[in-house]
Order: sequence, then C-alpha cells, then structure tokens
Amino acid sequence: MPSLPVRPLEKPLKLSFISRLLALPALLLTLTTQGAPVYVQAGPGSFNHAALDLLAARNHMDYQRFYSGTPAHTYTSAAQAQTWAFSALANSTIEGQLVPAIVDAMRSYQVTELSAAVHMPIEMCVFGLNKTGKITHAASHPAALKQIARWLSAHQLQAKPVPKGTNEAARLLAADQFDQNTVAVGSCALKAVYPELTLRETGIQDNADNHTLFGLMKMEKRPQPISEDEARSALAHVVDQANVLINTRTDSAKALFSHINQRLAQMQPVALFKAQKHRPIEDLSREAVVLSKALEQAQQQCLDTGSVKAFFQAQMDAAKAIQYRYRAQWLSEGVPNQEADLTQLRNTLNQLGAAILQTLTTHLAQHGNLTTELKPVFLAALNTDNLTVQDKQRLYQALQSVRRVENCQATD
Ligand SMILES: O=C(O)C(=O)C[C@]1(C(=O)O)C=C[C@@H](O)C=C1
Repeated sequence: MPSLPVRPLEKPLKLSFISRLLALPALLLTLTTQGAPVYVQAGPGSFNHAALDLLAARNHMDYQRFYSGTPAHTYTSAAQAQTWAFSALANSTIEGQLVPAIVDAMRSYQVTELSAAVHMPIEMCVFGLNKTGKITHAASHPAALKQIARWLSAHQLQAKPVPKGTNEAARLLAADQFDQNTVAVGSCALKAVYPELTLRETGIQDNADNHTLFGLMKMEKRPQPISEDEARSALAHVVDQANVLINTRTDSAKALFSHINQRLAQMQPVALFKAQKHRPIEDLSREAVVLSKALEQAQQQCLDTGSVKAFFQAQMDAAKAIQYRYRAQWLSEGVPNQEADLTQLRNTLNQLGAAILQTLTTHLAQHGNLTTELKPVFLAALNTDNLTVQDKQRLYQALQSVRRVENCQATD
C-alpha cells in the first residue's frame, strides 16, 4: 500500500490504548466482545456480513448484529450506543486503498479502540432465479458492478445499478421484481440470506487480488468535523494498526504451519529406511504411540482431545500417502542409496509433534480458532514433495477443527 502521510491526530486516537491492546493476547480482546452488540456496515448477505462471520468463527461465538447500512450511520449508531462498529477500512483495488465512504464518515467519527481486523478476499457470486436460463442483465451496487466489468462485457450483459446495495439487488430478484433473465451479483454470503436464489457462478470479479480489510472498532463523535485530508490520514493510521493485527496473527499461524511442514518433510527418509529394509509403510503400533503422546500433551494444554486426535490421524494419513508415493516412484527409479535411521527420525517426529501442539495452543489462545482466512497461507506453507492439494485440504480441515477446552487449567 502506498504510504500515506500520517499526521498527528488532533486527539491522538488513544493510540497508546491501541498499542496496549495490540500487546495483549487477542483472546482477552475477544472476551470483552463476546456476544456483544455490533453495528455492522451494510446489510445481511454483504461482504461485511461474511467478514464478521470469519471473526465470529475465530471466537466460536456470534455477535448481536445490527446491520446499519452506510458507514456514517453505522458509526453514529455504535458511538451513541457506546458499543462496537464493524466496517470496511481499505480495499486492494481502490487507488490509495482507502474506502471513500469510510474516509467521509471518519471526518465526523474517530476510532478510539481497534479490537480485531479481518483481511478477506472479495469473491463475487452470481445469483439467479433459475440454473441455466439466458442472462441479459446483472443487478448490483454500482461499486460492485465496477469490479465485474470484464465479466459483464464478456457476456454482453447490461448493468442494473442498485444503489441501496447488493443485498437489495438480491432481495428484489427474490421478490420477483426483476425478470427471469436478470441475475444479482454480490457476496457469496447472500446464499445464506436468500436460499431461494440459485448460485450460478462464483469468483467473477475482475481482479483476482481483491481483498478488503475490515475492523471491529469503538467510535466517538469528533467535536468538529475534520477535513478530508485529515480523515484520510486518520483512516490510514487505523489501517496500519489493523495490518499489525493481521500480520501478528498470520506470523503466529506460519510458525505452526512450518512445524507441520517439517514433520511431513521427514517422510522421505522414513520411506527410504522402510524401502531399504523391506518394511511396510503403515505401522499401527507406532501410530498408537504417536496418538497417545499427542493426547497426553493436548490434555495438559487444555486442547480438546477428540479434535487433536483427528488432526494427528490426518497428519499420519498424509505421512503415509507421501511415503507410498515415494515407494511407487522408487519402483521404477530404484531406491536411493542414502542413510536413514528410523529411531532418530522418530525422535525428531516426537519433537516436532510436541512443537506443533505447543504452537497450536499458543495460536488458539492468542488469536482464536483457525478459519478459512488462513487456508491460503497454509496451502502455500506446505511445500513437501509428494503431498497433494487434497492431502493439504484434508489436513487443514482437521487442523481448523481443533478447539480449546473452556474453563480448563493447563497443567504443563
Ligand atoms: O514412524 C513411522 O514409521 C512413520 O511412518 C511415521 C508415521 C507418523 O506420521 O508418525 C506415519 C505412518 C506410520 O503408520 C506410523 C507413523
């Protein structure tokens, strides 16, 4: 993001407070917002809705949501009720990234606390009244229509701007206010709001790198509105703070993913040892040892043992899949003539298993559950040979299901 001049704020955004918040474990932050009322920009089925779903999934709870339309209305309501506001802050496809309507709202409102941030890919979905009928018109918010210009022209479609929002476009379609040949385009979250509509296409946005940054914030009315330039600086500063939150969370997840990858990287020499000794790949008695070590540690660290067991089994299944692929490869290429020592390798696997659970425990305590937000990071971090995308998907599914046990005292 181009660096915007960040001027000192007239009331310095209680930034010392924000910095203190950033230093605290995120769980503490989320505990303060548990089940809390949140004024949410836009409406049900919007990108804000989908982004707040991600935040709720991190904390395994939901907020009391009040969808509030425009940013100005959202901030006014949240400031009056002295509770949380959730809105977009920046979008990667906008020049300068700052969302204009937010800049405008920040002229009259300032952020006094930033509790959490979500960085979400903007995926546009197409909804119709039927599955295969001819499409002639696409209805959506003007800003969304701008982001699907290529798709519109490739299909020679007429745009139907609905300034009230993507949700309104879908509502009108579902209420038979458009004809059969019109589709509504918006967040894929609309699916949950209008189940009667048919999902016709996904991911039609022009720009593959279309991300929006959202923030969960406390707001205060400014004594005097500030200029647009000042509001830009104020928002840029909040965006910086939000990015710190996102990066801290991503780095914590990367440490965990790196240990998982290192464990899988041991499977080439493990397979080699077994190929040289003509031993079978699957060793169920060793698997029982791996599981019992993991479960003992999970219990000590207040992790839910059922979900840890499923994840460790998924890791061992992926481990076996990697080894079988090497064995198949070596049938034609011959078994490499390198040394491998299974006892030593298993010691390394024990250490990595413990490190995986330790970093997972820390991540869950400080940053909440893993959700689909971090899946692309996971897929990129796992680069072990002979591991397929399907293996990775299954592993992530199991990993993101691991939960902490509430009201549990760690014993290690
Ligand atoms: O220790 C081994 O023999 C391995 O192949 C590793 C591993 C594991 O992932 O821990 C994988 C498959 C076996 O069935 C047992 C354990």
